[in-house]
Amino acid sequence: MMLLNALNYSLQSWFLGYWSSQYDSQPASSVSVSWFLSVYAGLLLSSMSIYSFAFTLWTFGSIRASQIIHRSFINSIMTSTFRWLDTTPTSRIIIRATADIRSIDDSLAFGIWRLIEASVTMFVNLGSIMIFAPLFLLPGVTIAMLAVSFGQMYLSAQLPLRRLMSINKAPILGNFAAAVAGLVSIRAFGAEDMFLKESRMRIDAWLRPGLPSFNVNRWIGIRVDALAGIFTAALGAYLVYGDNGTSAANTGFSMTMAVGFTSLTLIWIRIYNATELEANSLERVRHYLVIEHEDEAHSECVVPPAYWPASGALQVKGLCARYSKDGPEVLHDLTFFVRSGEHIGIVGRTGSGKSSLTLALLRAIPTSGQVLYDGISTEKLNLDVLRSNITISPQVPELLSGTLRSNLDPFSEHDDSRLNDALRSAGLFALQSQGNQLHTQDTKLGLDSEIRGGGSSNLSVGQRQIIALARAIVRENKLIIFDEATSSIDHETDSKIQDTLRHELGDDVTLITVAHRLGTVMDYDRIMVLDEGRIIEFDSPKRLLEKEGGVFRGLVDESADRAKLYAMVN
Ligand SMILES: Nc1ncnc2c1ncn2[C@@H]1O[C@H](COP(=O)(O)OP(=O)(O)OP(=O)(O)O)[C@@H](O)[C@H]1O
Repeated sequence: MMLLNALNYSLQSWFLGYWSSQYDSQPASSVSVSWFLSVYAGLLLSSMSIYSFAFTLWTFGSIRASQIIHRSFINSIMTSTFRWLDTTPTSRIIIRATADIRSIDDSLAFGIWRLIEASVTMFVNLGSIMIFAPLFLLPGVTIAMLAVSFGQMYLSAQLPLRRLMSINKAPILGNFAAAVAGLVSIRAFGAEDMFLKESRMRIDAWLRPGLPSFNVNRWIGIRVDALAGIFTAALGAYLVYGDNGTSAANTGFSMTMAVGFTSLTLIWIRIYNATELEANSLERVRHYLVIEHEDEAHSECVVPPAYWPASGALQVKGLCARYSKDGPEVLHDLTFFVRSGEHIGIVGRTGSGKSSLTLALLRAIPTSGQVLYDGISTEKLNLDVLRSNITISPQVPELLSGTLRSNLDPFSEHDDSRLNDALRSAGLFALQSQGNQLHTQDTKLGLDSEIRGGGSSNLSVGQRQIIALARAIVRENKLIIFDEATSSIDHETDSKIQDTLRHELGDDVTLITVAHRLGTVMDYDRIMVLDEGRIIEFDSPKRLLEKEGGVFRGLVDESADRAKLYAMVN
């Protein structure tokens, strides 16, 4: 359609010349103005229709393409491994999802349109010149080749400059985001100047390639304009003074085409350059499509029966885990069995693999060995199914910005009374009625309370843990993994949470608690002691305390609450 349109445009110019030449050969009164005007209007109308139709088609096509690219990009990020998310700066993902996606949506799609349009028009213009001045094929091609070689030099300088500008943008945002997140610490330590200086340095690095980029533009502008001037002047001289019998109308037509051709040369190089730069965005987004993904994140694999899981029994055989496929093993050959409804405490020194074990059960890190949850091997289970049937509450639970209701029940599956029951069971109302408002700015937390900044802006860690606990109760999963928060949670809240865990969970709900305070798990059914990724003890607290030289007994003996801990067991 663009070719048709360019031909039509060329025909219009020629037709005007043809019309005017009629007055040379016949009296003005015998030239039918209305006929010429109608034909010319017809040409204009068809040109407008073709262009509009083509542009509409292009616009809808590019929107569709953008949607597909955006969807693939978001899917890819959402199904990437935890490891990839850990090691990729968030600011980089944000730049991809905003600036790069915007380029693809807008500038790239439009750039490709303009590039095709300019290329086709130049091709038709040159072809039109050749009809009346075939001799000019050679100089035309020579000039085009010269312009292309200038263009290549220009691009090899301009592309890295623009790329530098684009690469240097993410660090500015990264520094800014870090500064905003750490504002309190920056002020407390009087480090404003340091951050300001760093920020200015990063802004300078971003802007520095700007001037050379502008100069490189001038460089190509002068050269291509000079070439265009030489070509048009030579063609004009040839048509006017050369002995070639071309009529005035056709000379005018050729000159119009020549001016069109040469003025497009520089524009073409600029569009090409801009489009290639925008295409970098596509390239960058494409890189994020081929990142590490979680195994069978999308596949249907094994679909368990509807009643599954009917119990919280967990059988683990030879479980090994590592954080990346080629990284060192952090869990070695763990084998154990947990009966449905048992409460298991996991203890061990820092770095012993407690959190890694919880991640391995959710298949959040690469594992080998077998984990049977209510008799079904989780290895081949669809990840969504597996994870929606296990509740994990990390040390600092993640909440979503929105209402408390949307956090407890993101898919609106339960009514308010159920949600309020869960909050009551989790101990929130009891705490509040004791006048313990913790750090909330609202008077009391309820289902409609606003959670800001993922909870970090207006909730204490204790409150977030209670909400996470209520969420676990709402989900009614048979396996709950609870990573106990350490010093950030007060004793009163902690004992409330432990109380709930003891009494509110059903008899068939298995609870695995990663304990940092031994007191938390002293009345649990069994304690697993981990050391360097291996189980070294796994028994009831009573028996572990009786074991001479036992590691758990050693931990209890080292503790300041020793007497209290012994009393709890006895
Ligand atoms: N994101 C990670 N990438 C690579 N290795 C990790 C990562 N997180 C933990 N590890 C390694 O895994 C091993 C076990 O760590 P893990 O976090 O499971 O210990 P932990 O017992 O939970 O410690 P803590 O009590 O401090 O939370 C450690 O050797 C640690 O270096």
